[in-house]
Amino acid sequence: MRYLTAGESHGPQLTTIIEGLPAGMPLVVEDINTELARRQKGYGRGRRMQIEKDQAMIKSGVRHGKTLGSPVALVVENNDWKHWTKIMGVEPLDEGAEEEIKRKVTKPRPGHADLNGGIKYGHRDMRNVLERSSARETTVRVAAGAVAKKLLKLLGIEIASHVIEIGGVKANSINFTSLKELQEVTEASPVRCFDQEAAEKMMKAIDDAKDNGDSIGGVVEVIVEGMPIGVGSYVHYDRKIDAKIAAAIVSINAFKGVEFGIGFEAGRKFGSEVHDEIAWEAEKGYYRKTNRLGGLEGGMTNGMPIVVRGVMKPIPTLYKPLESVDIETKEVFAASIERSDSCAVPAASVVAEAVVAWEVASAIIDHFYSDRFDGLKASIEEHQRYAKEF
Ligand SMILES: Cc1cc2nc3c(=O)[nH]c(=O)nc-3n(C[C@H](O)[C@H](O)[C@H](O)COP(=O)(O)O)c2cc1C
Ligand SMILES: C=C(O[C@@H]1CC(C(=O)O)=C[C@@H](OP(=O)(O)O)[C@H]1O)C(=O)O
Repeated sequence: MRYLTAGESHGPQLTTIIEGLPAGMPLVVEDINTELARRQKGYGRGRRMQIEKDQAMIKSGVRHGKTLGSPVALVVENNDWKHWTKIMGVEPLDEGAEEEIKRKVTKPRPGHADLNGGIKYGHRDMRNVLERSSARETTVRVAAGAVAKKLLKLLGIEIASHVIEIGGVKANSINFTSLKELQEVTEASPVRCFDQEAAEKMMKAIDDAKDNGDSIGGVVEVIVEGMPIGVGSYVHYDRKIDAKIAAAIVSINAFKGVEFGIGFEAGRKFGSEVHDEIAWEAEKGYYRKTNRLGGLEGGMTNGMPIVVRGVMKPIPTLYKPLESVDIETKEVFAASIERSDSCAVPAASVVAEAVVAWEVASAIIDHFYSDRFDGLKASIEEHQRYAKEF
């Protein structure tokens, strides 16, 4: 499967085209809108989220509630567009109008894409960079992820995400008994954290950062349960599923690192404390007694839950000014801004869930017969039977 996205943050709409879905898979627009609404929630976001009410439109590839096997095009319109039609219009500007539109961006923000993107494409109005580097684009990545999530759900594979750290405040009691419980508790938490005590402290940390004109980041965790064994590859680097998931996490705006299972802790322990012992039972088939490696060995799934974490740096746009250089005057200035999020870690955990769902669903489509949805389901069930007896 593959997908592309298009759209500027303050342009008319965001678009994604998804290709490679099996035909005959049930899909309705509510499957996507539920996920879009989850991404919009979350403590610490700026005023833009009050303007937008993200709703997808399915423009192709679905008929009477089922996929056709042809590309699925999804569109999400930007409500904010109506305030930006002059600044973001596609028609050439009338003479003198450039002066009139006084929103030219010549002051690059440290930590954002402005300066590097400006130099790369020759954009001396760095609005041309920020419009596309904005995490507004994650709206349609979540839309594509929602389609992947629907596919996984229909195949008995569940995925959930939660926030485990914000601004140095760590969640302690993350002993959930099932993914369902984790989902229910985190959906009700404004910071998408399972540990209610930590959640209060996280909100306070966000408030404090905001009051100081600053921003904070954090760590999110995604868990996938029910994966068949052997999805991915040990044969070639570009089919390794851990590598694909890692790339997907780090492709999210402001994500700077990724770890699986016990993660970087593995480098501080003995092999006997890291590797998961193998066991077999007639009912379960093969399983691991522990899951310190997060469900992945040799670039493939091992049937245990996939556990992946990503770290998000603090938001770059700050009310508290950091020094930068105006590209027109070359003078040093202290950046000032109109609006920004002070923390987007809760929203980003929904994005992380979406991109992981996409990678896992893609790997399944690559691995099994996938022209028809019923054929895909049967092929996975047959594989599960085979792996149990192996
Ligand atoms: C959900 C979400 C919301 C974000 N909101 C903002 C924001 O309001 N202001 C900002 O400067 N950066 C925001 N970012 C981060 C920037 O998009 C990101 O730092 C920028 O694209 C530069 O890319 P890099 O940090 O990956 O190097 C957000 C990121 C995510 C995932
Ligand atoms: C629009 C979204 O996030 C935006 C991501 C973003 C950035 O620089 O990444 C900057 C802000 O945009 P604006 O300047 O329009 O307020 C955020 O609101 C969204 O998540 O849907």
